[in-house]
Amino acid sequence: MNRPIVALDFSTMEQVRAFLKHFDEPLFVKVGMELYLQNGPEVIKELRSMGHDVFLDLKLHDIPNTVGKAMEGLAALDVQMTNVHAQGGVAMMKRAAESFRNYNPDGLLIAVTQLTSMSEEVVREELGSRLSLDESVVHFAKLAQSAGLDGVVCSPLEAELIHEACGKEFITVTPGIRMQSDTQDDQVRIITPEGAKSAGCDYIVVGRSITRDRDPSEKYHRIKKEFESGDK
Ligand SMILES: O=C(O)c1cc(=O)[nH]c(=O)n1[C@@H]1O[C@H](COP(=O)(O)O)[C@@H](O)[C@H]1O
Repeated sequence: MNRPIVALDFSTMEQVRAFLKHFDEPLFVKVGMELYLQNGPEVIKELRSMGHDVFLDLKLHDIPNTVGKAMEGLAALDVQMTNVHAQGGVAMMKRAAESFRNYNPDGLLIAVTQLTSMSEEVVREELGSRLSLDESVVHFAKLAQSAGLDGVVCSPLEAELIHEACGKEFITVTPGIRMQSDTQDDQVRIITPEGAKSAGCDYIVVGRSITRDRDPSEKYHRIKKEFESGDK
């Protein structure tokens, strides 16, 4: 059973260190733009030296050559997982995969499909998609698979559809996790940890539900237990 991935959405390493003091076991943590862009690669080195596994979430999205070169630098950082935007297209994802695997053959490279903060209405009307949200998520998952990626980031609500379309080995990494008592914040497509497990999600990503709790370790273990108890 994969541990929940804890999103370290903080702006300083002091905040990260203070948060991690609540835990006495190595975690699988996610470093996103907020922390990485303000503190740089030292963040990854420090977290790795503390024994934590790292998902580096920078959602690269640019022309293939630029993403390929940028990925060479990221892959050398010894992270367990990183990502690109599937909307960058197959050529971009292939270049990213080539660079990533050269430096980090054991790591997981995944692609964001449609952000979990997006609704059907936004995807159709603002982004001008002729596909429904579900169809577009599956479409991007298939593109990512054809480019040789290991899986996708999606909402737990789409995990089953993706596994049907791409097979069980193709991993689903799912943010948008909330316990019944949590606030929804800016997430639109959400589900509980138990629901995520029942939907076949391989990894759940949890941020504010843990980081804003008065007892982050207790909340983390409650979420982990609930995820493990889902009926799949
Ligand atoms: O790539 C991601 O991790 C990601 C993709 C997505 O579609 N939705 C999404 O929420 N995320 C990230 O997952 C985390 C969710 O945080 P919380 O909403 O606080 O649990 C944030 O760090 C987001 O950047």
